[in-house]
Amino acid sequence: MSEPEPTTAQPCSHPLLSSLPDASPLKSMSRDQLKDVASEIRDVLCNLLATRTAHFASNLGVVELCIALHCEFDFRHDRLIWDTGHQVYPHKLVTGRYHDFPSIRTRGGLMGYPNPVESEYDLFMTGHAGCSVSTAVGLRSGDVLSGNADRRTVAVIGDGAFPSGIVFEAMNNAGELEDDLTIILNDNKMSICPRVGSVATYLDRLRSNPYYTGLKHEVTRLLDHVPMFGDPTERLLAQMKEGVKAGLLGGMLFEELNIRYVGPIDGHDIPMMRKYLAMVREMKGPVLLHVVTEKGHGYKPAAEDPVFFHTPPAFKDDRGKPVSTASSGCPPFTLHARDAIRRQMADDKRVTIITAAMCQGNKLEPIREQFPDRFFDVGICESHAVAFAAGQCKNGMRPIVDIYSTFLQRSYDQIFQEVALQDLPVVFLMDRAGLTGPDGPTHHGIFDIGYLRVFPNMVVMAPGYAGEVDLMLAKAIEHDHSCAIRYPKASALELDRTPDEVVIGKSERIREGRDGTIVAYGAMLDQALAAADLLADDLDVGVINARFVKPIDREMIRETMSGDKFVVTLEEHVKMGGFGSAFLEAAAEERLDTRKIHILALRDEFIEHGDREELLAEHGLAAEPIAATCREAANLQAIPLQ
Ligand SMILES: Cc1ncc(C[n+]2csc(CCOP(=O)(O)OP(=O)(O)O)c2C)c(N)n1
Ligand SMILES: CC(=O)[C@@H](O)[C@H](O)COP(=O)(O)O
Ligand SMILES: [Mg+2]
Repeated sequence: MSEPEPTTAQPCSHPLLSSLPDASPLKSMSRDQLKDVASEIRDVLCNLLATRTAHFASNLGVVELCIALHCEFDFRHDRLIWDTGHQVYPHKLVTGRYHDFPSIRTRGGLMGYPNPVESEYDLFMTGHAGCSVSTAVGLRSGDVLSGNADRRTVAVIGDGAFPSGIVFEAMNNAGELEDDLTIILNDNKMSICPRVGSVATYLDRLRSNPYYTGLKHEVTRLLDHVPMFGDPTERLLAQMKEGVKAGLLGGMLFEELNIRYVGPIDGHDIPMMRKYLAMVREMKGPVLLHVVTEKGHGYKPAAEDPVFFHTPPAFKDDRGKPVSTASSGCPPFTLHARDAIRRQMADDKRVTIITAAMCQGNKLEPIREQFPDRFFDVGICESHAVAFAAGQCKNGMRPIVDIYSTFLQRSYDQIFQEVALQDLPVVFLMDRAGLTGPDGPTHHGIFDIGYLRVFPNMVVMAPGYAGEVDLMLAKAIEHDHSCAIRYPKASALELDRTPDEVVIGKSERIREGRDGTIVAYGAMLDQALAAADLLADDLDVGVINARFVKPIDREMIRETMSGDKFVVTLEEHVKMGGFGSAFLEAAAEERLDTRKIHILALRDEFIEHGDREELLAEHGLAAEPIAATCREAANLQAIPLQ
């Protein structure tokens, strides 16, 4: 495959893609035309990356697979689920969304994941890994029950997502139901980082089997001459034959689960894939087709460094060398957290770090190098990560589960039973807690306060600025119960002050104020201070860095609500179950006048993708709307409360 021309600001013309109203014309295109479609798709992807950060290498890798699938099926009628959904760009480009494609991952534009609102070709809005096989098994079952058995069902799942526990739950069920189903395992040897675990090793073994290396035909031909029936020696030979054959054919794991295994095949050879897809389409019962692809295929820098090019910052192709055009600001919370983890691990041999395949996103690579024995990447297996941490705790270790807020949802029952109920001191570092921007509703981490603060003994906190991150993690490690620390995908505010000592359940006053107080939870401190500045000519507003939602600082609540002062609470979280809600509950229990409390939080809706600042402003969580709420609150206070 030739490399696309260096990217330019204006997309080149794409005669084939731009003429596709939907995927059906692909079926009648020649081999050469389909190859040209593949080149056009890669060109569009490269042009996109010159303008913004987006999922790149995964999409480059599935171009041919996507084209072949749409040639052999009609997914307006048949069913197609792309697991996770981050590799869905080629699919969008051939299913009538080429002209809208430049809007992808911007406010009001196409979503970076499947979205049924956009197209009948998308069935579920997804972004979390692992559920494709389950939903496909369910779709098939529903089609059989509702008299639509002529529909075909296909799930495409990457080798990174494949070891998720739920995939095995789905295969367990599929093997028993025996409904027709095609599972395509897209094996590119990569998750975001190189894939890990023994399933990965198993897939490596399958890749090296004689079939893929071209010997299979010869060996199975020879084996076919061994007789199946006859005397005991012959029977023994026959049994051996089956064993040898299974070993040679590979896929025994799947075959034993009653899922036919086919492959591995080259996922960049469109004619061959069409042949295999046509074959598995007609097979009865569940079938797994093992497809080998290269992540980043067709763009050399991405194929050579698929980790960086998973979601690279916008770059311009300068003779093949990507040049980041990303702007630099204050370091993000993630980096402060990484440095804090490193310090804790250096000081205390009990501290371990556990990631569920997000080493790169959490910037943990240097920790992986420095502490290989205490670094655990368990793969995309969040439930296991949490239960595994609980197990380590029982032996006196102090595990830190470093995880995105939205992915921790996958482990809810393990947080309940294995951690909270046992009262074990697992530390959760919840990155991406808040609005994650262009990833959108599947990735916003806006429910964690609500889902964690309900557990007895759990401490739930959030740093408001950079200087606190280290202190909070140290406190969490020292504490004998489970602690969760949340922070968003954002630069950490740098304050010119020595943070107060971190005391569990105590807030920190940052600014005095006579008229009212803004109580900010976590990174909202930034906006709180900006709003107080905006108000300086009219109102003297104090600012408190709440630090803890559980236990919440009741003394602070009594103090801020004394006299006729108003209180505005801020959080990057939904209102229900969040910080303001906890404040209100405590104030009510303290018999305080709760009419003086104004809660600013995210609305009760799934929030679209867009720029984080833009989304915060829309939800009243930027300096201007916060200041406006304070003015309104002050005016209300002027009217005597009945
Ligand atoms: C439950 C969950 N955990 C983590 C992630 C983050 N994540 C997105 S893509 C990805 C790697 C997926 O690897 P694979 O399925 O092999 O797809 P590839 O990118 O290699 O095509 C990870 C870890 C996620 N989306 N969902
Ligand atoms: C698809 C997916 O879940 C990840 O690739 C995610 O988009 C990464 O998010 P960050 O870019 O915030 O690490
Ligand atoms: Mg992969």
